[in-house]
Amino acid sequence: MRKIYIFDTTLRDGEQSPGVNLNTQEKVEIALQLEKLGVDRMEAGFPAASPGDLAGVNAVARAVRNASVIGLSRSKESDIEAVREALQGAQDPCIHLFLATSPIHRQHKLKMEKHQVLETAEAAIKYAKKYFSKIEFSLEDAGRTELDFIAEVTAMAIRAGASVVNIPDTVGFMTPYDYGNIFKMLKDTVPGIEKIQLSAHCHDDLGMATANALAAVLNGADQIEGTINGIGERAGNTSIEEVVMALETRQDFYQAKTSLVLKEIYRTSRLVSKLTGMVVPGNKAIVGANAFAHESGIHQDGMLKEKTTYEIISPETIGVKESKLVMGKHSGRHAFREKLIDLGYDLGDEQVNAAFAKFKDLADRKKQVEDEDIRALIEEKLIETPEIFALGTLQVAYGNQMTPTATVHVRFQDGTEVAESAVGNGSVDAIYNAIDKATKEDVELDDYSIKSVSHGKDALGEVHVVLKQNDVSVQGRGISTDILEASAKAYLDAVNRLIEKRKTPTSNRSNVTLI
Ligand SMILES: CC(=O)SCCNC(=O)CCNC(=O)[C@H](O)C(C)(C)COP(=O)(O)OP(=O)(O)OC[C@H]1O[C@@H](n2cnc3c(N)ncnc32)[C@H](O)[C@@H]1OP(=O)(O)O
Ligand SMILES: CC(C)C(=O)C(=O)O
Repeated sequence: MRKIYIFDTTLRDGEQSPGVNLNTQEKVEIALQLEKLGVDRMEAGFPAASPGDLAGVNAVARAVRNASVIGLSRSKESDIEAVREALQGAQDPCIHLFLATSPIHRQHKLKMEKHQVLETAEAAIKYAKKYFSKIEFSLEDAGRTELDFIAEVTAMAIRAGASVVNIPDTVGFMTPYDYGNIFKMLKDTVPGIEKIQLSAHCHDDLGMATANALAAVLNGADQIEGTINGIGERAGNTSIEEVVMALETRQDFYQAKTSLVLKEIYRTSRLVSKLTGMVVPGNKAIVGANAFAHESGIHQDGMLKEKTTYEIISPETIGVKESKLVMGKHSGRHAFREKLIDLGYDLGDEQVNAAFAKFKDLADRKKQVEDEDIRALIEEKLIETPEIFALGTLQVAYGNQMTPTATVHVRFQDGTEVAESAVGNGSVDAIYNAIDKATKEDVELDDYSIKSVSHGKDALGEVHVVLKQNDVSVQGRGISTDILEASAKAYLDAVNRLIEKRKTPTSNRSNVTLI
């Protein structure tokens, strides 16, 4: 199995993400985690960029013992001197020199002819050779460079003393086919190519950074450069976790392996996200919040029967505790029953079916149904209050310059329905006055409270009321994603309990005390 070296540039190219700025302490914290992750090489910054970056690279160089620490430099003596200063104290220092080679960059940016590019790069490598035994040379924008010029510059870099030659697809222009061919061509044609390592550095402008890096591996690349979570300039870089897990999962195909400590992947991703402020999208491969979450009933059923039906990587491999079955509108009975068992409910088939119907109803209204929602649904279901009055439709007219008015349709046990309207000193008061008219019960609202059962703006609201009639006091509870509906349901629930209690005055029915 061929070893692929991992060159992490989270602290350099990753830090080039717009809006990201890591201070020295943050760089060291990430560097130490990258060391635990087992990256072979880490680029800590661009020392010539600023005194702060030089200090950051130096702090990383002094802190890290088990990975080569690298500083980036233009092909310029003053930049090389900055890297020399920054890498003092490093266990295994390496300088990363670069110069653009593509016609676009030569003509418009560098204003250099081909021969000047060759001479400038050669002079820089030779200058750096005085201080560094390890030199990586990058042909910036190699992806848009003439193939024969890539070969010519690579041959020059080998002769001048580079130990790694990097072929960056700086603007993410390549397809896997084109990019793989560059590596194949270099391997087949450049004299002395076996003396150096070839490296791939891809950008994700067309969403192909991972695919291109893997094509490079298939065609002889020894090293992959990338960042954690794929952060970096513009659309970002190759995401290290994606390449590493692709190699690991499809060893049969790639016949190559890295020496990363896979169970540190998730922790590293979280740390980088926290310190850079770059949020990891939920659907991001490997480290996104949904990478091991299953929402649809058919998938959840498969997962419960055998995890490999829908998971090609087990979450524990990358340090995620476990897969998640997310309860939502696509979930099925198998997952729902499993969730109930997890939550400690041991229900018969009929109760499960009744609760499942309520759950589906809620799931239609709510993006994600949380454990607290399910608990609330089940407990509401278990408390058997006869529905003497049930809520039909509810309409409320509210404005801050008008008197709130509510129209409530109340259904009776025999299926008939009555509609009543009333005003009140608030929306809830108007609803309660309308319900009083419909039920003809003379009750007094003794207490009202509302709380959020779960999180987010579509959270379930749970309303508790206490109603009094003469010296009898009952509680009622209502749950809904709408607090006015929850209020109406709680009130009717209490009225139902009151009537039930009146019928059996000596009973100590659980419906009064269970809430
Ligand atoms: C593909 C990449 O990601 S490369 C890394 C990109 N990262 C960064 O640029 C971050 C750090 N950069 C910086 O802080 C600044 O750009 C500095 C300090 C390096 C240079 O700043 P300045 O001296 O003000 O120059 P400025 O950035 O405006 O222009 C770049 C100059 O470097 C030249 N240059 C660009 N690449 C190279 C190179 N590899 N070797 C030599 N010169 C180069 C440009 O042609 C330009 O030269 P000019 O002034 O003669 O036209
Ligand atoms: C410096 C080089 C490797 C680079 O970041 C790029 O070309 O994208």
